[in-house]
Amino acid sequence: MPSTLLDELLAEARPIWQAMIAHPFLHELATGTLSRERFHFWVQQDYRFVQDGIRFLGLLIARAPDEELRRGLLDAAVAFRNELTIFEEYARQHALSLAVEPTPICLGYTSFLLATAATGSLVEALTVLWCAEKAYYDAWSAVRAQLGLAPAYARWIENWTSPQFASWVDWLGEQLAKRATTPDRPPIRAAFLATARYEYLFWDMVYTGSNWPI
Ligand SMILES: Cc1ncc(CN)c(N)n1
Repeated sequence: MPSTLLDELLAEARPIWQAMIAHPFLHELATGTLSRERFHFWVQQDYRFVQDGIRFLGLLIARAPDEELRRGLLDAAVAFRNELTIFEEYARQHALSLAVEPTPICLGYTSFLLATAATGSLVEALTVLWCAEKAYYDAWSAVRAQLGLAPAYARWIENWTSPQFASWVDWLGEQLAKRATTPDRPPIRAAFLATARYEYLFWDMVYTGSNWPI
């Protein structure tokens, strides 16, 4: 599979990617105008997302056929664990409960992750992971370009824009590109587009407060 796979995936999803990075949630966060209520909703829901993300990684580690991939995925699990710690420390400081139910969109996204890890091909699952992490790298890099390491959000900005995180995302993309075959391409494209849409929807959900109507 030529290394253009990743570029092609990003090119096909460009409108979604641009809408995601320009989303009012991220724009207001980067300009210091985001309400605390919206930010706290993101903290609560992303915490739920990352909890299930660890289960997703556990399934993927079990399926990885070689040591190189297993170790790289294990690094991701440690990074996700660290994300939980950042949320927990913030929640403690702000007396914010993290014991919330996932919204329909959060539940839809995490169910999609777990279903892909359990029943999709390995490269589909790697696609979903690469898309989600690349989306966070790009979204938080755009925030950092405007805001720097502003104290209110420094730990998150640092976490998802660090050179280590950037090289891990690149490594994951290389793993995907080298393992994907030509027949894998259609399901990979579908997995990438669905994940990019969920990434957009997640920001939109925390901005609009979208939740179960009953
Ligand atoms: C929705 C979402 N996507 C990605 C990440 C980065 N692990 C996250 N914390 N949340």
